[in-house]
Amino acid sequence: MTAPRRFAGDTLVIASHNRGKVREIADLLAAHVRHFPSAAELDLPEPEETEATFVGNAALKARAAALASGLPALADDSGLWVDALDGAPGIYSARWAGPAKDFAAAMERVRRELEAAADRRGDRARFVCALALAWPDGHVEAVEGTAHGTLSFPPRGGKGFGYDPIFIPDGHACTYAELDPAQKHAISHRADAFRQLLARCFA
Ligand SMILES: O=c1nc[nH]c2c1ncn2[C@H]1C[C@H](O)[C@@H](COP(=O)(O)OP(=O)(O)OP(=O)(O)O)O1
Ligand SMILES: [Mg+2]
Repeated sequence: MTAPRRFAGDTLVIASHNRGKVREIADLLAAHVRHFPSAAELDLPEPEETEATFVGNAALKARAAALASGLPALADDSGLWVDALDGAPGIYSARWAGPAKDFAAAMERVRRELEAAADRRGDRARFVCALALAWPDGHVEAVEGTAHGTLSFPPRGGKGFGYDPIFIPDGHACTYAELDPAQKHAISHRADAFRQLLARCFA
């Protein structure tokens, strides 16, 4: 096995068009990288997510941004994995919200499908976050983080983004959307993935 490649520069493109994610990634990177322009700021195209896994899609997005910008790029592919739905919406989490990014509708669809599933698996779910760091020569380092919890309806809380208002992380009584950013960073799937990436590529 070859050693992981280290990130050495001072500029890292955040290869995401999701403002909520870009905000969280910037928080988590701030102590480690000086400049982190986002794909939207650099006007980079948003590639189609054609892979079948979180890691595959993160690598695809990171590589596209690194090639287009000539700079190392970090992509995040993430989503909500519902046990009773065999992992849906999973890699389709953004697509369930449609082009209008209607997460109220997406959360309602989760509630409806969970009710229709009505087996004994209950309301267990997890958030998954794959992070991929790519260089302009095509090299990629990838990790995957997880946070386990339960789903709760109706949605609660106004912080965060996406499916945060229906996810109660294990050990807490409130949803992700009721936590301050620092509290979410202490336990989130994205923070878990960052711990792994930092140990692997920034140590
Ligand atoms: O911490 C989170 N809290 C709530 N919801 C979350 C979270 N993390 C991912 N999610 C959901 C919403 C997001 O839209 C989808 C990821 O889909 P995903 O394709 O990785 O991101 P995206 O299309 O929104 O932006 P982009 O691909 O440009 O990074 O999963
Ligand atoms: Mg996406």
